[in-house]
Amino acid sequence: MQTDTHVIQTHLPQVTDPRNPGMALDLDWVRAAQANTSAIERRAATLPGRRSVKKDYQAAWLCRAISCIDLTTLAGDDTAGRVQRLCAKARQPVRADILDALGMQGLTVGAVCVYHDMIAPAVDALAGSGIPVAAVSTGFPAGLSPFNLRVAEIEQSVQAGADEIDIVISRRHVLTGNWQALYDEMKTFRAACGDAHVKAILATGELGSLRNVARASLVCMMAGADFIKTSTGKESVNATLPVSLVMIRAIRDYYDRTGIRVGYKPAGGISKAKDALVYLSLIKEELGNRWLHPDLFRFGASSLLGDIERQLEHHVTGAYSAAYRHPVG
Ligand SMILES: O=C[C@H](O)COP(=O)(O)O
Repeated sequence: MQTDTHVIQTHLPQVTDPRNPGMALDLDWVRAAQANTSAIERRAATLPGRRSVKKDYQAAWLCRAISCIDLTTLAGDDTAGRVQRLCAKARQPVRADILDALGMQGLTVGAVCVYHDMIAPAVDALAGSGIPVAAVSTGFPAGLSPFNLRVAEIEQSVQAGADEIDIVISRRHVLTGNWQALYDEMKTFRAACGDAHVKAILATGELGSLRNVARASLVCMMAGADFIKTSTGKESVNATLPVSLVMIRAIRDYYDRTGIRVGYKPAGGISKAKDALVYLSLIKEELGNRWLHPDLFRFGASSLLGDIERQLEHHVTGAYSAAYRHPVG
């Protein structure tokens, strides 16, 4: 009897991914998830020196990075004017003469990311461009407002025209190992998004361990997240390479188990072109070229574009070569 009770209390029930409700998943997978911290850190340390992104084709890779940026403003003093300027930059992220020289006319960023109140000016300013508007909802960045208000915020953001919703998870569900609660929360957020894409922000800098990052990644994917995203940009530690490795491998494992491709969005503190290239290398090596497109990869960044533009200008005014046009897959 004692044993039965123990089994009932420790067994986590079966759940389903809303994208394939006929396929049973099991929250016990989450318990089994591991992350070997020292191996992950050793591997992450080798990444900046690797050469998967060939130097000769760097301009092409930098253009690919631009197409994957969620160009972001998330500040308390945001105004419609600031958002309009950001959207103009989203439409034409790099000076026209540089794009002409690179043969990259028509290049845009992946999306513009704003707070709920800035959705309307963003939708207006991006009309006809095909660039999606992403909104941070659910009491961003802490995610500690009442649950019904967080759900209502998603619904209002979708109604206001957001194409993508970046939700923040309740960190306490991860820190207390309450995977069922995290699954239920994420599934409710997923449903509230309707046709809008949903990115689950894990706030990895507040999850305590890489193992928790792996587990939270899995639960959010099981509950239907289209993307998993590292950070709000407001934690004291935001996107890092070790965390990225863990999340990317969780995405790969989930794809291997279910056939469902989930996207990845590192966010917060990525501001240098060379760092963007390291992230693209990591994706290429761990997930393959299919993930190097804006439907499966985004940078959440407010200042990365400026540095990439400077690097591209340097390429064009320096030793420009037709090799820069090489396709990146
Ligand atoms: O999701 C995006 C982040 O809030 C942007 O962070 P950042 O300002 O450090 O680039």
